[in-house]
Amino acid sequence: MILTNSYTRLPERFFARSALTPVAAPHLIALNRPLAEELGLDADWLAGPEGLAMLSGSEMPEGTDPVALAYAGHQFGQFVPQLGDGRALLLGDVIDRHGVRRDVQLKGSGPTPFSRRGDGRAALGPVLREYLVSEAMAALGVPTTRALAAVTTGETVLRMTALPGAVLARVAASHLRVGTFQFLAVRDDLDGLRALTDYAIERHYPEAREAANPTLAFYDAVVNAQARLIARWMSLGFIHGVMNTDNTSISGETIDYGPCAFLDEYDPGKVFSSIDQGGRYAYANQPRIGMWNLARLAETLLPLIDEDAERAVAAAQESLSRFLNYYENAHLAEMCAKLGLKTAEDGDKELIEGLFDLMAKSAADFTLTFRALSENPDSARALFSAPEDFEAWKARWKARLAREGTEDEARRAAMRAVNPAIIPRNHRIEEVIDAAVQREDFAPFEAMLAAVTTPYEERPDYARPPSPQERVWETFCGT
Ligand SMILES: Nc1ncnc2c1ncn2[C@@H]1O[C@H](COP(=O)(O)OP(=O)(O)OP(=O)(O)O)[C@@H](O)[C@H]1O
Ligand SMILES: [Mg+2]
Repeated sequence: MILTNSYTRLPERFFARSALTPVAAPHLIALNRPLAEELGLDADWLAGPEGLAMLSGSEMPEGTDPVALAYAGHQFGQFVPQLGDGRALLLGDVIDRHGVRRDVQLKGSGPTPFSRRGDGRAALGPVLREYLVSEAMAALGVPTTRALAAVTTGETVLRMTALPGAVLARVAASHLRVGTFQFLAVRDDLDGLRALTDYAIERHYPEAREAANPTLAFYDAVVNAQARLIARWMSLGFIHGVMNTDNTSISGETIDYGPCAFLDEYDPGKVFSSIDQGGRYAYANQPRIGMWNLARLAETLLPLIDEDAERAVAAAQESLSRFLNYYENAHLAEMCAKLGLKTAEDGDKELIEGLFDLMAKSAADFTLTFRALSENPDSARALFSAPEDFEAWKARWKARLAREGTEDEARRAAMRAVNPAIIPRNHRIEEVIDAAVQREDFAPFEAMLAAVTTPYEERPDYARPPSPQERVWETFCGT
């Protein structure tokens, strides 16, 4: 099996070739056969010895030309001019069954020229977390990188303690990040930026080529894609946790499931990540941070937007100012659908905010609230600390529903199709990781994967929020 690598057509300063680091005893713990099929890859080959050698980063099939990509990035607001794939290796790309080019990358496959002080490795826990959450997101219809396979290495990686090592094979629409553009901009590499922009347009937004100003049209398309992505996260209670510009993808996919988590009880200020001390990436801050990241992308594109600096800034600002519009429209549409409304009308925003206010006051479980409203609104009452306030809100909602006049059963079915019963709850992820790390027991991982990839089906065991003893307060990058 040979993967092509379209990045190697770009100037050499975008990437670095890197020696492979064979691992001691690779063992396949998960293979996503439906995804392999979608990509036109031979799943049986992937599961065999040559496949395993490739998936563990030990040995590549003849003709493969893997590279580590260069990028920079703002991490928690601080600019770092050189990051890059320090523990990832882009094996190459394939054209999938829909004619779309997709990247296949290993994460945790050993040091590269961009490793700085890191060991280039990943621990099993974060690999399982990324596998579960990215596949759950895909099943929930959220643009996301995918998990193709996970392999244990038979080696330990040293974090706080010695942990089993693993490698994730990840698939993405591309691995271009806002930070990829920043890497070139900070080096005043205008030719590089032009080549990169052309590549990104070609790959993700070909319609921008026809625009009067293709760079501006490209920028606007990224703004739109990110706004819609973040609206989707917000509608599910997803907290990315590390929305640095190097974790902001140009294609509009969710990338880097480091310290991510889903809300249990609704709290707009919620932060899980142990490294997010200031709450920069708290749940409710995500749209604002998305816009901030896109402003950083605009800065890199200015010289390509217009030779005249002032005109370039004005055009980019106008485009960026549309973010809020894109976001609010997408968010309103998502929330209306969650409440069983087919169209949005004046007053819906207040109706939605009214519900969130009550949820915040009661620390109501995000996922259960919407699922209960989809099934039997009376059962939602128990989630609220002031049932009479909920009843008052419900009366407003019912009056609004009556105006639309959809038949009740049809509306409930539509709501059940957008309000998941199952999200990958943090306490369950921790259980899965514990079983795998402590006992080499992967059965809980497999069971949870099956549950989170059929998120609209009732499964009380996975739907249940954590008890006070089970609650997980913090997630760790745990690189
Ligand atoms: N163990 C490690 N060894 C070397 N470099 C690392 C390691 N962990 C993280 N890095 C590097 O630190 C930077 C920031 O890491 P971050 O956690 O955002 O990315 P990541 O999780 O490794 O990968 P991705 O964004 O591709 O999902 C990246 O340049 C990354 O390659
Ligand atoms: Mg990252």
